[in-house]
Order: sequence, then structure tokens, then C-alpha cells
Amino acid sequence: MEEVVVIVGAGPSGLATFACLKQLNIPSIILEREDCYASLWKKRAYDRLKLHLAKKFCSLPHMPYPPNTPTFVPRVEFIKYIDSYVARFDINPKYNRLVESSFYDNQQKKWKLDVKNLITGTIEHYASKFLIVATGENSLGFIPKIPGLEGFGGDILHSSEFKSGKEFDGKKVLVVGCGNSGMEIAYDLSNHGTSTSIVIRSPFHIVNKEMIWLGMNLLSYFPLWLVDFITLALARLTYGNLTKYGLHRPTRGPFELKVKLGRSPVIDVGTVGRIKKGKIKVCPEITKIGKNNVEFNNGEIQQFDSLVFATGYQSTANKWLKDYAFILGGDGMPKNKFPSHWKGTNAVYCTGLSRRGLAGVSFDAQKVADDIALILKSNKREN
Ligand SMILES: Cc1cc2nc3c(=O)[nH]c(=O)nc-3n(C[C@H](O)[C@H](O)[C@H](O)COP(=O)(O)OP(=O)(O)OC[C@H]3O[C@@H](n4cnc5c(N)ncnc54)[C@H](O)[C@@H]3O)c2cc1C
Ligand SMILES: NC(=O)C1=CN([C@@H]2O[C@H](COP(=O)(O)OP(=O)(O)OC[C@H]3O[C@@H](n4cnc5c(N)ncnc54)[C@H](OP(=O)(O)O)[C@@H]3O)[C@@H](O)[C@H]2O)C=CC1
Ligand SMILES: O=C(O)C(=O)Cc1c[nH]c2ccccc12
Repeated sequence: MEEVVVIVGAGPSGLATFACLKQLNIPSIILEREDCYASLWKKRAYDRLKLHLAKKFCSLPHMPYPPNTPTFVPRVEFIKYIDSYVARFDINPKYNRLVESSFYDNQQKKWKLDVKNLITGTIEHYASKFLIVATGENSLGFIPKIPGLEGFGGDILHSSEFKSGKEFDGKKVLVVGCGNSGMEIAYDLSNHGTSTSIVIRSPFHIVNKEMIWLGMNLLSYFPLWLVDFITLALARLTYGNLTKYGLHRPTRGPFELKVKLGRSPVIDVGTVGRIKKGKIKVCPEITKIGKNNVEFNNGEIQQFDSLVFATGYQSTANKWLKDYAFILGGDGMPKNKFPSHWKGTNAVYCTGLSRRGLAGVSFDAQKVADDIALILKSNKREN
């Protein structure tokens, strides 16, 4: 099938890019491996998830949230917003289409895609002038290789499969990883009758959503270092010194780490309080895993029924995009730094890979659509 623009992925990035192109009268199609849009939010997120950033930083282009939406949007409300977005721009992704490979045909100056129809099992072929990678930073759950993991007799799951602590009532659970997912899942587990432990192996910033709200607003007026200084002063006042609990802060500030390295601060939902009370136990790095126990690098061995790996995600765009080097590095993330990350050579683009959450998604979608419109306009003039 011949198209002008093919977008791979029907998450917020793919949908936002479609809408921005549509506003400029440019038709596009979206190919999505799942049977729905926003699959991360519908199928791979835990029940109690709320957006960490205030709604004004999380809307998609050309459509604000309805006025009665809470400042910190819960998952279900976010899905409703996406539902209205899809209806508003009349977006009809092609579902159950797994893009298996794509390469640039230098002769025809077109992108070619091999797409598996997951219903019929057949391979469909698509070609387009412009290709947009919108498969996300969270395409694949990452579980590290730890000696003995394959022999563990209890449940092993990734944070993307975790729904609620109520399924673990009465169990001994170890959460591995202390990013936003791990810290919130540990809190959720401790709300139910679960004996909860969490592995913390590196320094990270712990803040609360009000501090991030303030910091995001201050960033429009003040330099990064000053915003970090203020945020850290507030964090120290609120939490005190947490080192005796095994929580250490990095030397660089929370906003500097987010902006420069894409590392998110942890936005506390109550986990720190539980750690202070001893309701959630902090463990150091794992050295090996036995049939029903885990050994840590302080020599302690503890028994667990379940392991929840909140150890992050990987982009998979470098796997299916054979000519990824036109835009991405070997890790499936953009080669160029923000704000020049979204455009590659030979009309390939990416949206949602800047580690800037939904605000980054909107920025990219707008940039990509405007650039494609400009190219199409200048081609028209030449012909
Ligand atoms: C638990 C969690 C909470 C988050 N909370 C926030 C938040 O509060 N605020 C914020 O700003 N950001 C948050 N994020 C970041 C989040 O990644 C983005 O907000 C947003 O979902 C990114 O949208 P996306 O479209 O780029 O990626 P995704 O939502 O991951 O969508 C990508 C789509 O591409 C599809 N796909 C992947 N590979 C293929 C393929 N080969 N062929 C066809 N389709 C494919 C996937 O099925 C998926 O539907 C959170 C992330 C996680 C994991
Ligand atoms: N409500 C919201 O808005 C939420 C937003 N998010 C966002 O989604 C994105 C993904 O978050 P998340 O899923 O937490 O993933 P992250 O990549 O942010 O965190 C992964 C964590 O796993 C740890 N880790 C990795 N390997 C190991 C190992 N072998 N042993 C011990 N620890 C390990 C990392 O520690 P180390 O640094 O040592 O490698 C890190 O603490 C982030 O941008 C986050 O902010 C997530 C949840 C909720
Ligand atoms: O939830 C995330 O990880 C995000 O990427 C959202 C986000 C964008 N900019 C930020 C600055 C501080 C904390 C979170 C974010």
C-alpha cells in the first residue's frame, strides 16, 4: 500500500502526530501492534497510576483537557481524554499490525515496511515517503540478567504486568528497582497485607508532585541551577536526611538530571513515610537468586514469594527499523540531543523519544508535522 506518511505506534505520540498532520491537511496512517490505541495506558499500567505532572504539562496538541479535569489526571481520566482526542480527530489506526522491519529504498526514495497482520498471520507491505517512529520509550519491559533468576520458584513479573497490591495479599514480595514504578508499586503492596521489600542500589532524587509543579513553573523564569537549588531545599525540609534508610541523593540536581540525561526524579506517593516506619524494607543490590530466596550484597539471604521487576523499559525501534542509524543509536533512542532529536535523514522522524513525557510528545508531534508540511509545500512549488 502506498502512503504519504506512515506512523508506527498508536500511543499518545502516534495519535498526536496524526492530529497535527491532519490540521495541516496531510493524510497519514497509523500501524499499531495491539488491538487498541494507548495500549500502555490501557493494558500495561497499574490501577492507581496518576499523571505525575500537572495537566497543563500533559495535554496533546490542539485539545486542552475539559475544565473539570483534576490537576493530576488519574489513568482512567487520561484514557477518557485520549478517547475524545481520537474521536475529535477521527483517528482510525490499523490494529494488530506488528511492524517487523522497515528500510529505506534509495532507488525509489521511499520507506518500505513489512508488517505482520497478527490476525491472519500474513505479511503486508507498505511504502511511504515519510516514516514516523512512534513506538515509545517503553516498548519492552527490561528484566536484568541476575544469576539464578531462571531457577526462582515463585512469581516473577515486570512492573508493566502489575495491576494492584491486592493480588499479593499475605505474600512476601521483593520489588527490584526504585524508579517511579518501583516506589509506587512498593507503596501499593504495603497498602495490602503484603510484606514488602525494595532493592535500592543507586542514588536518586525523591521529591513530591507539588515541588515538581513549582519547579516546572519556575523553569520558565529562572535558570536550571536555581530551580534545582530551590527544589532541593524544599525536598530536604520535607524529607530530612534519608541516608540512614539507604536513600542517597545524586550530586547533580533533579531537573538537571531530567533535562540533560532524561533521568526522572522519584515523585513520592507516600513510600518514604512507609520506609521510615519500617513498613517497607530497603535492600541493597542482589547478588544471586535461589529457588525461594534472594541473596544481597551485604550477605543477607531472605525468602520471597514473588519478585516484581520495576527495572525500566527499552525502546525497540532499533530492532524493526533496519536503517535506524538515519535517526537512532543502537539503543533505539535518538542520536541527536534535544531539541534536534526528532528529525533524521531521508524523511524519517521520531516522536516521543526525548525522555520528556507527554510534554515532549506534543513538542515532537508539532515539529514533525510542520517539517513535513514545509517539505510537501516546497516539492509542490518545484513541480
Ligand atoms: C508507568 C508509566 C507511567 C507514565 N506516566 C507518565 C506521566 O505521568 N506523565 C508523562 O508525561 N509521561 C508518563 N510516562 C511516559 C509515557 O511513556 C508517555 O507519557 C507516553 O505514553 C508516551 O507515548 P508514546 O506514544 O511515545 O509511547 P507508548 O504509549 O508506549 O505507545 C507506543 C505504541 O507503539 C506500539 N508499538 C510498539 N512497537 C510496535 C511495532 N513494532 N509495530 C506496531 N506498533 C508498535 C505499542 O503497542 C504502543 O501502543 C509514563 C510511562 C510509564 C511506563
Ligand atoms: N505516575 C507517573 O507519572 C509515573 C511515571 N513513570 C515514568 O515512566 C518511566 C519509566 O519508569 P520506571 O518504570 O520506574 O523505570 P526507570 O528506568 O525510571 O527505573 C528503573 C529502576 O530500576 C533500577 N534497576 C535497573 N536494573 C537493576 C538491577 N539489576 N538491580 C537493581 N535495580 C535495578 C534502576 O536503578 P539504577 O539507577 O541503579 O539502574 C532504577 O531505579 C520514567 O520516566 C518514569 O518517571 C513511571 C511510573 C509512574
Ligand atoms: O514521568 C516522567 O518520567 C516524565 O518524563 C514526565 C516529566 C517531564 N519532565 C519532568 C520533570 C520532572 C519530573 C517528571 C518530568
